[in-house]
Amino acid sequence: SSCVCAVETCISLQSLSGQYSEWTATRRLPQALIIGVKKGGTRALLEFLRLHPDIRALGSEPHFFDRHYARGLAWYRSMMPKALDGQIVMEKTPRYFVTVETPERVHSMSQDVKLIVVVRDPVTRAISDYTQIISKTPNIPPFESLVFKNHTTGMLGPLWIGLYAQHLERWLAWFPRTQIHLVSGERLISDPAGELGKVQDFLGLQRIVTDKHFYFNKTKGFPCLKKPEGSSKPHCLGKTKGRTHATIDPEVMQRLRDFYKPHNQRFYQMVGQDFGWQ
Ligand SMILES: Nc1ncnc2c1ncn2[C@@H]1O[C@H](COP(=O)(O)OS(=O)(=O)O)[C@@H](OP(=O)(O)O)[C@H]1O
Repeated sequence: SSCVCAVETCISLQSLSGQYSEWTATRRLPQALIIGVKKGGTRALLEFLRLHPDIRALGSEPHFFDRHYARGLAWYRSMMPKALDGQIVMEKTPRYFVTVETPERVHSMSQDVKLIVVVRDPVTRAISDYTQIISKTPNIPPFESLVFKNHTTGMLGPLWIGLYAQHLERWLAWFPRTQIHLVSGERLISDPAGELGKVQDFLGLQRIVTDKHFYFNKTKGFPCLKKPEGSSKPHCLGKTKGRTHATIDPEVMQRLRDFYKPHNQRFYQMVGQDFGWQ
């Protein structure tokens, strides 16, 4: 930037500094994790955070703590993108939030890791989950017959994932509340820059991702990026994000709302924040 050299030397100095970054960057274990929730808006959050120069994020979901734990930390580290000193390495695997073994395992990797959970109205979340399942397995039974059976795990448990208080309690047995940041899935859509501002504060980063980075795409019905990482063209998330939801009988909706009400209240009390889900 403050070059006092001939143009050609400047250019070669710049490419050298790029090379130097490549040499000095190393693979490190993550210092921050997006642990949930499934269908909360976790991909959007990670894609938005990626705009920050001090964040290096893994693109795929490694499922280390829930599925591949036996492969060990060296394997997990080898999955991570290279990062420079001072950059925060992160990944997202929404399944972590609901897997019983995960909090202890994450804690044994690092006591200081910062945890982020994107929460969304559990009723909408369940419908979103069902919409995803039906897009892959078109012949599954109707929503109501799936959700009101007493299933507790797996694909037939779209209700169980939304019991946020119950899941969070397990994390709070291992991590202080201050180390867990909650993002409102609703506000991530209505005010992405506002939610991103708070996440950057939580991660101890400068607020570099701001409202300048977003525009609302009317066709998509969601905020999109003006200039994603490494590109100058606007970019929205893919077709699997922001699907048209299945229409649910209003009576079923009411039953769902009644079912979640006490759980939501307990969650608001636990976190000291009211997310306003009706
Ligand atoms: N900007 C933007 N663009 C598109 N979609 C957005 C965005 N912000 C949040 N969302 C919401 O993200 C929902 C998908 O959540 P996840 O990425 O956590 O899903 S997954 O668990 O990884 O499958 C997805 O759920 P559905 O609307 O049900 O498809 C979206 O509502």
